[in-house]
Amino acid sequence: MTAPRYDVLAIGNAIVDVIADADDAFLEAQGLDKASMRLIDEAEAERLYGLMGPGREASGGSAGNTAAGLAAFGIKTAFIGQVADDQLGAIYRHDIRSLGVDFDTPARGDVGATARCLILVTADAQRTMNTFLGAAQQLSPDAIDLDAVRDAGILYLEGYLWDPEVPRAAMEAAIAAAREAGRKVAFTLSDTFCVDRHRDGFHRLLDEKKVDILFANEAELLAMTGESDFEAALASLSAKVPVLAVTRSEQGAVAVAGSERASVPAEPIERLVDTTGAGDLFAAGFLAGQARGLSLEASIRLGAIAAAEVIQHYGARPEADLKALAGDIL
Ligand SMILES: OC[C@H]1O[C@H](O)[C@H](O)[C@@H]1O
Repeated sequence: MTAPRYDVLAIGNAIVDVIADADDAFLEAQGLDKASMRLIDEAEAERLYGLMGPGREASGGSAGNTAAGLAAFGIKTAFIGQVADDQLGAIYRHDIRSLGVDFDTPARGDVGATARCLILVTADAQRTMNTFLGAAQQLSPDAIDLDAVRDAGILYLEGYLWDPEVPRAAMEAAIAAAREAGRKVAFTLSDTFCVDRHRDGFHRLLDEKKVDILFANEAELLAMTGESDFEAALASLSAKVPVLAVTRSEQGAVAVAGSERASVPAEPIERLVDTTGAGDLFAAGFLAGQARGLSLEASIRLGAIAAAEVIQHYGARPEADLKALAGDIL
């Protein structure tokens, strides 16, 4: 097989993040549960945006953050996601491309407004997310560049996009194309709410051997398996997928591939500023290792390094040189 054009091609919600400081009183006044994520409509997004303090904008979305992290590791990466033909859509395109990610999904004028996530960061580093999904949830099978999918070593998909029917069909088409081309498929469970809504569908993907690398955090792992014990859940889910990587916040991460197991403690950090994107950047590091054919141990270490970097500053995109942080691991 010839060397692929991309090491990783990611598909996900194309969301512009607007990140601002907030205090507990603001959250309380707005009736927001700290550290939660809620879906809002465009009118609520406009209202809340008007009340927030000064914010910074960046291309976000879970898989988009992972793509940005991969590019920061020097991995050839492309992203597919739907933006509208509006100002935020143009900002998204410029921002993600400036990070070295190929992003060629055409903007559309018939899908409402570009998605945005209003992220309120409190002094305890918690992020409270208010997400208007807009155009992102209109990603259709037509928008998937199947040649690019076939020409990517790993296809990476986010569970968040499994909710709406049309993007789900788009992802199924991408999986089929990747499989036909003999490429790997990686998938993140994204959120316990996603697992609760799509447990059967996610298990079907695993049973049909359509996923090679599965990402979960501890809560998602337990939700997927119905187990209450971490080890039992890990044994149960790892039996269904060639590589399983599980993040455990301050307890680090564990990865299992058949009879092989690797674990890593959380990287030491100087200060915790904003936990947005920690799981996304862990996936970036882990996939960087897998794309380069590194061991489970090296891949999980790269994941921990990238996650530790992103939680020490605002926003879900790496600011430090991840290649330098990886040193001779990569
Ligand atoms: O995983 C973090 C991401 O979730 C939300 O979708 C935001 O866009 C943020 O960048």
